[in-house]
Amino acid sequence: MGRVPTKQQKNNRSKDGGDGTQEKQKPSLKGAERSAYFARREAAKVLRVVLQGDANRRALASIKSLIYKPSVRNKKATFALICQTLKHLPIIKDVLEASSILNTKWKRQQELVYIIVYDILFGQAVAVAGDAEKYLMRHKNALQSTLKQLLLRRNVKNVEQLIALNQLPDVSLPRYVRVNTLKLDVDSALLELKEKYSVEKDDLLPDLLILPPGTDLHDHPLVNNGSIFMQGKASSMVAPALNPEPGWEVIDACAAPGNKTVHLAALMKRKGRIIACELNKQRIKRLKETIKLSGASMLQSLKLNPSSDIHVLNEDFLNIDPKAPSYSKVKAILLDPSCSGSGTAASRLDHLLPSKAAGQDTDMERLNKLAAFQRKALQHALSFPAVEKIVYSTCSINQIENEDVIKSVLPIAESHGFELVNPFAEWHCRGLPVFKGSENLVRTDPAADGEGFFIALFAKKKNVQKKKKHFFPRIHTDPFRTWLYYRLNGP
Ligand SMILES: C[S@@+](CC[C@H](N)C(=O)[O-])C[C@H]1O[C@@H](n2cnc3c(N)ncnc32)[C@H](O)[C@@H]1O
Repeated sequence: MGRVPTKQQKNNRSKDGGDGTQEKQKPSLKGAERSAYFARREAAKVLRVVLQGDANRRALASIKSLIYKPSVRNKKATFALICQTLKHLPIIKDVLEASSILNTKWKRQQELVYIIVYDILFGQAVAVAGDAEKYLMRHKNALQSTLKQLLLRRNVKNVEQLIALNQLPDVSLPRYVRVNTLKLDVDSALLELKEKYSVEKDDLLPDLLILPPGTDLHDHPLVNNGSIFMQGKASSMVAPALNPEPGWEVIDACAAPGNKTVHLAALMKRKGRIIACELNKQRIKRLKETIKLSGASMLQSLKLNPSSDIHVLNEDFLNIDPKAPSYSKVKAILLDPSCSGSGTAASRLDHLLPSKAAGQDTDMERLNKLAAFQRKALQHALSFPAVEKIVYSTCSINQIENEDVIKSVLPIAESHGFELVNPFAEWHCRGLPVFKGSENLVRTDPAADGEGFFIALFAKKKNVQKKKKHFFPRIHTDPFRTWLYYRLNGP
C-alpha cells in the first residue's frame, strides 16, 4: 500500500513509531511492508486526534485537513486507511469487545489497534512486524471467528450488508477552487488548470472555477503558492454577499482559518482595512498563514491606517467595544460564527465518525448554546455605529442556528435601521418560510449543492442612510421636520 519512503523521510520518522507510544524495536522491513507499517502509524496518529475531537464534540480539524498537513507523508495510503477504518469502526469495536483480547496496554494504543484490526479483517495482509502487529496477528483466528458470529447475530450475509445498515449516501461533489485575484487573474488560472483538467467558470461567482469531482489539487503549484484556494461554492458566496467596496473598513468577526478574510481582501482590491478577529489562540496561527499565503499584508497595530491591510486581532468579538474610536468607521461586518457544521458534515466525512453514525447528532444542549452565541454575536455586530452591511453565515442546516437566529434579532436590526436583503436574486434555494422576509435568506442544499450553508444579509435601509446624512442634523432646529422625522421613522 502506498509509496516507499524516501531516505529523508526515513530519517525524519520519530523514534516512537509515529503513534505516540514506544515500540520495543524498529522492525527491519522492506518495500511495501515498510510502507504499510508507517502508513498504519501515521493513520493512527490522525485517527487519535479525530476520535478525541469527536468524543469531546470539539473537532480541532477535519480528517482531510489533518491528512494534508506536511507531517503526513503518505497521504493517499493514510487517508484510505483512516476512511476504511472509520467505515468499519463499529464492527471492529464490536469484534474487539466480544473477543476480549485487549489488555490495558493495548487499550492505550487503541487507534493503532483499530487500524491493524481493519487490515487483518478487511484489508491487506499484515506482516508480523511491530509489537502491535505481532500481538494482533497472534489473535487473528479469534478475531475472524468473532466477526463470523457477529454477522450471524445481526442476521446479515456479509460485512457490506452490516455496514449498509448505518451508512449515509456518498456525496460526490465537484471540486471548486476560488481564484485568489490578489495573486492571479481568473483567465490565467483557468488556462493553467486547463492544461491538466477539465475546468469551467462558475455561473454565479466570477472568481470560482469548477473541476470534476475527486480532482486532487492539494499539491498543485497554484494551491501551494496561494493563487487558488480550495474553497467550496457555498463558502465562496459569503464575502461576495457582503460585497464590501474597496476602501471600506470591514470586520471579519470570527475569522480563522481565514478563507473568507482573504476573499474579502481580494474583493476590496487591496484598498481599505480588514480587522480579522479570532478568539482561539491556536487558530490565529492558521489565520496568519492563510493571510500570508494569500499575498495580503498584515498590520501589527490598529492605530496605523495604511491604504490596505488586514489586522489580526486575537480577541473575543463580543468584547470589542463598538463605540471605540478604532471602530467608528467600520462599514461592514462578516459574521461566520462557530456552528454545528451540520451542512458540511458529509464533505468533511463526519458521517464516518462514531458520534454521527446513524444520524445521532441531535445534541440539543450544544445546539442551543451555539444558537445563543450566534444571536449575541449578531446583535453585537448590529451595534457598530457606522455599519451599513452585515452578512451572517453558517455551515449548518439547522433552523435553530439559521432562520431562528435571524428571526429573533430582526426587531433589533430594524430598530437600528437595517432590513434583510437578497444577495443573490437568481439563487434557487431560499430560507425556510418561518417568517415574513425569509425569502431573502439563502440556503444551499447538501444534496443538490454538496454543502448546506446559510447566508443572511442585513443592509441599512437606503432612506435611513440618506436621512442620517442630510435630514437628521437639521431636526433640532426645525420643529416641523423633527415631528415629520419621528412620524416617518418612529422614535
Ligand atoms: C466557522 S469558523 C470561521 C471560518 C472562517 N470564517 C473561514 O471562512 O475561514 C468560526 C471561528 O470563530 C471563532 N470564534 C468563536 N467564538 C468567537 C468569538 N467570541 N470571537 C471571535 N472568534 C470566535 C472560532 O474559534 C472559529 O475559528
